[in-house]
Amino acid sequence: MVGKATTHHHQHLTVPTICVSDSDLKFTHVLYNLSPSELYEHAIKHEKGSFITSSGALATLSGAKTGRSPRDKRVVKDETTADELWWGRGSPNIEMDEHTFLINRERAVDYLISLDKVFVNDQFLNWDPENRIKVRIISARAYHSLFMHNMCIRPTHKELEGFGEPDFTIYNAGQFPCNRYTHYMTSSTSVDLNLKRKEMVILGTQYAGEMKKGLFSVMHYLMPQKQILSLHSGCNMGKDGDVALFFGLSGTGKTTLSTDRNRILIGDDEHCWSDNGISNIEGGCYAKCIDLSQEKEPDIWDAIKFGTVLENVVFDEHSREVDYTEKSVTENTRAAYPIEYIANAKIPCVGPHPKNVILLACDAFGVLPPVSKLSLPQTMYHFISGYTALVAGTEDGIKEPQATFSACFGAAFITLHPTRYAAMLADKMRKHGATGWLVNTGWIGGSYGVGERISLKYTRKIIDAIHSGELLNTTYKTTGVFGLEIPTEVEGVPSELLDPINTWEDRDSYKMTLLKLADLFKRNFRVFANYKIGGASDLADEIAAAGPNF
Ligand SMILES: Nc1ncnc2c1ncn2[C@@H]1O[C@H](COP(=O)(O)OP(=O)(O)O)[C@@H](O)[C@H]1O
Ligand SMILES: C=C(OP(=O)(O)O)C(=O)O
Ligand SMILES: [Ca+2]
Ligand SMILES: [Mn+2]
Repeated sequence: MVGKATTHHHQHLTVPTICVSDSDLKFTHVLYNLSPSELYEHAIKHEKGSFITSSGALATLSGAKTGRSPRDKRVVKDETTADELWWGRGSPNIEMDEHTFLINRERAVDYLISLDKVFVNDQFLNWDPENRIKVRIISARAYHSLFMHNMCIRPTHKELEGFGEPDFTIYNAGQFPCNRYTHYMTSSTSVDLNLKRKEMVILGTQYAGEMKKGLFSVMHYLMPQKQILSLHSGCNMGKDGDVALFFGLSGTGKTTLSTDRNRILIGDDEHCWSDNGISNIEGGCYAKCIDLSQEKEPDIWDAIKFGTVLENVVFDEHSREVDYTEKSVTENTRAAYPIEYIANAKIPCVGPHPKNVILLACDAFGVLPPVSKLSLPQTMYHFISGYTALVAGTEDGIKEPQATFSACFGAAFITLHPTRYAAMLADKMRKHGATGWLVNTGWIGGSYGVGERISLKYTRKIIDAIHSGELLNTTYKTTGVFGLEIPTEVEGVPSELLDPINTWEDRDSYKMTLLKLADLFKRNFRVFANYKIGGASDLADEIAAAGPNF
């Protein structure tokens, strides 16, 4: 039922009929693929806390939730997913049954239908035309519609005419709580995925990142079925076509380091590596903007303009100038913008096979070297370990950096067992001769609270040296315990910083802290020990041996 083209002079698109529910309730008024200007008007008229800032970007508030709620995520366990997905200890996939999914879906649909208007976005995921996914987002807020307008791939009019039925649909009723007495619920928030029905339901959280990451989980399920490796990574390309991947958990530097004045941006967060090469899954970037400055991150600064969504920022009530140092709402302030807002973005966002695979660890212990060159087994070991410190705000309840192990540097979003992605990564790195690197974008000179976070300018110099090939022709020394190959010099970086033992006041406490971290790695890796990564079992043994020795 529903949806005729509204008769307004400016609406050219024919609104598709959208059947959402067996109930005989109907969407009264569908606002279909509105433009940023139209969405601004709806937000400012009807959504508290929505303002136009001095840059022209739209400031919005996401309410009580200003980060993802991983404990409230549920995935329907049924005959389609029971054997295929990663369940149990360490897995982000907390099960629910189909019936409970339908209860929450009905609640979301009834809420949406009770409104006098809903926003509908029909868009794409994955710039690789052979493996594109059609998504439909039904939401109650202009903020959510503009966010996904920016973050998913925007169809042309022609593509929209032939859009047809979506491959996946999100019902975002985030302002409305789930019923916490419903089976499987742990709070008034529930973010539910049903891979068989190809639907997602959001209740009790208005944080827009839930939609982006929910679709990412879907891609982590769909792409491996086509032998395509989905990756939680940033990606850019040099003038000679050398592609680099930047893996990292939230807040470790994917967006910051992949946005580079001297390189072409392919994407900042979610990619696919297929036999055709690399492709960005998304149509936009989602940058942390805490302490953002024009001097430190000029390209991200310039991307904050009309059409960009700013989440939970604080601004002057008269000048509407944003104060990016303000974290009174949250430390996880965000800017979501179309990728073409970055001057040297590559459109379409596709590129050749990666040459460098950079693993970003934000080490709160301050004992990992700023840069290490990894063997293939070491790359796999660290990729499966996914060690980093969750930085404040990215997830509910994180107030200060917390050492964490997040498989594939994005465990919260992966759907299959981590070793499935690791096996594919090993194959592709071997096949295309890619080099693995471990870069610590966290603390040096002591742990969090004693040392300080390594300066972004040094990290950028290290990344430049990886891109230029300088680090392939330099001398290395091997560190104790983790056995990491560290370069003795990197242009533009004080050499003493390259080996953490030099930057700690007290060598004994460095050694003790290093052993403490090594022990955490060892314990964490136990759950993966008996998995044979891919066919070659010798690799599996080498990976197990690539961890710390102590
Ligand atoms: N040495 C460093 N390397 C990378 N980022 C750093 C560094 N020091 C501070 N930062 C800050 O850390 C944050 C990284 O955020 P972002 O790149 O958006 O992470 P991600 O995209 O991985 O979620 C940015 O605010 C950046 O300015
Ligand atoms: C929004 C997210 O992306 P990022 O990796 O940029 O934090 C997230 O991971 O929650
Ligand atoms: Ca990011
Ligand atoms: Mn991310």
